[in-house]
Amino acid sequence: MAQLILDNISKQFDTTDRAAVSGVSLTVREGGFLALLGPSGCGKTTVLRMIAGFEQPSDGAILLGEKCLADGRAMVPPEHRNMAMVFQSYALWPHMSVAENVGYPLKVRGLSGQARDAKVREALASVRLEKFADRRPADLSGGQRQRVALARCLVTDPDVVLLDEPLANLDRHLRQEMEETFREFHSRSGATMIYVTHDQAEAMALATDVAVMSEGRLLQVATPEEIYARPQGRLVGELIGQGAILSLPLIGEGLRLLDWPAMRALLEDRRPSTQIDILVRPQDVELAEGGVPATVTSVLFEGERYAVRLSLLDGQTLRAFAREAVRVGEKLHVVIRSAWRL
Ligand SMILES: Nc1ncnc2c1ncn2[C@@H]1O[C@H](COP(=O)(O)OP(=O)(O)OP(=O)(O)O)[C@@H](O)[C@H]1O
Repeated sequence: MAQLILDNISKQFDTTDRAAVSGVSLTVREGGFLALLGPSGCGKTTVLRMIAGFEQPSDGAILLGEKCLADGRAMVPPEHRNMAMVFQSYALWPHMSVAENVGYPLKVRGLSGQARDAKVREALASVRLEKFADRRPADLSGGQRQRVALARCLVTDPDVVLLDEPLANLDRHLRQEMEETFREFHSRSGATMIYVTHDQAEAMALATDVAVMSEGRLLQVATPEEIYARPQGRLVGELIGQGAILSLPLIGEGLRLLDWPAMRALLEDRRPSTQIDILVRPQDVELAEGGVPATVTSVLFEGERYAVRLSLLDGQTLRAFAREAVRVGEKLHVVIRSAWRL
């Protein structure tokens, strides 16, 4: 195994004006788990398909260690890359049993008999499906089908596992359970994994690194903790966490992490000036005396708390959590304990 390197790759389809992917460079460390995160149409799947070998980059190169998998001139076909891909749709063969589905890639590679059976059993055990070996996919739940798809990719010992929104078809409860399965799968297999999703919570929960894309470009790559604490720019700020973004006057090139005295000074500064974007997360907004005035514009009961939307005097929106119920139209005060300049 080796690190997977995307060196300035771009993809321009003949049928569109704008490139689907523009100059993406990143290195996925060996055994790493990278989430490729971004809104619909930002080019995530195209990047994944270029790594798998289903699309050729128009420009740039893809390397696995020293080996060049593709560049603008040549490419190694998908079947010679030792990679496996798991799709949202599972892509299982309905007429085959679970064990036959899982064993199929081995059959294609000419492995048979006990050696094949042993590998299939091991792969099924790793996703806790030993007892389901003789069932057909139609007789399994969505989560179990996705586990079969995982076992089928594990069986060939791939260097790289590519996952394209594999949990998109599952309900919330099952998604959480499957996240656990993916984490286990990653630590057992030791494979490098690349996981495409538009769900930031899923990306954060699973990956060792998160790469955020927008309109074909890579905006930031960092660990989940780093990207949450220090998002770079408005687009990443909007995607990560449930924060509100305030436009406030620029006062010097100072700190990026702002406390309440700094925020208060910005909120009360009425001088015309260049505006900067400041990310404020709901958990950092306190409904408290001594803050700046705000009006409640919506309240949503979430069980353990109320999610509140507030309007500041200048009309900008904030989000907050409240333990006690508040009313729409109520006037109160807010203190912003911490904020991040994007
Ligand atoms: N084969 C193709 N031919 C032409 N354009 C394409 C092709 N595949 C993708 N595109 C375009 O490239 C852009 C990126 O698409 P891509 O599927 O990579 O985005 P995505 O981020 O994975 O989106 P989603 O989350 O909706 O799957 C889109 O504008 C899409 O319409």
